[in-house]
Amino acid sequence: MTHQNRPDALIFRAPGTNCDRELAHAFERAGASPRLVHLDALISDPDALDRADLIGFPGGFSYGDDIAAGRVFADRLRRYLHQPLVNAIHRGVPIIGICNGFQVLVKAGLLPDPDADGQSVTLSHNTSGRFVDRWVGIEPVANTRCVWTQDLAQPYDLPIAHGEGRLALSDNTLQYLEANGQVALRYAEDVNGSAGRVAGLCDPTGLVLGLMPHPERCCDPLQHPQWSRLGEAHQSATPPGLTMITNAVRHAGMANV
Ligand SMILES: NC(=O)CC[C@H](N)C(=O)O
Repeated sequence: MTHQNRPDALIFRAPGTNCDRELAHAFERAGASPRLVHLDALISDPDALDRADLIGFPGGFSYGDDIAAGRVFADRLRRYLHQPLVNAIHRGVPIIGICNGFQVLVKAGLLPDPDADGQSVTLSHNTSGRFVDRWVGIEPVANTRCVWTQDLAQPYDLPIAHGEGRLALSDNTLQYLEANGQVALRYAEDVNGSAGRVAGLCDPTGLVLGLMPHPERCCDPLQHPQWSRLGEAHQSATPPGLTMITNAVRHAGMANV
């Protein structure tokens, strides 16, 4: 914990990360104290992870999306930081991977199950073959264990911006994840060819969330492109991105009392 009892939110940076400051702003707004740390610095001092109350993997084009989006970052995590990250989850630390961060978490084998061996799902090129950048409808999933998406019972909108967001996995794995409450959110329509229209997955503890939409870009009512038409109710409601991040910050705060 940092001063003033604001949970410490550690945000990973790497070459090509570009949503780290927006995520820091969102954590700040939700009551945490963010710090941006370069992957290389954490590789030389993995103990820095032990001081984190929350961990974020932001969006971007890490290592230029070379080989595949998130692949180089994920391989470095798997090789140098796997155990400290698994220890953090066992300590009850909420972790979020947004867009490129989601690609990193699945390719590092931290989602859908950090305690399983290797990678069981992937995120690949959108079926359209094109980068998609727009706001989309999201359907809440009633039985999810996800700590981050609790209290989001009504459909809501979030922005997406990705070229490699198609979740690919076997039918058996999808059925298992659905039954086990690990599907955290679903697109209202097919936007990228993802199996089961899945937009986000969590681990069996519900602490680790990976999602292609960007909650950190939906923490103020004015960020919604239709804000002026949606009226007073929209402007006085807590935006869904802020709800997600606040849920995790509260969880981290309670775990530290
Ligand atoms: N916004 C992002 O994080 C983009 C992720 C990745 N570079 C992609 O295009 O799929």
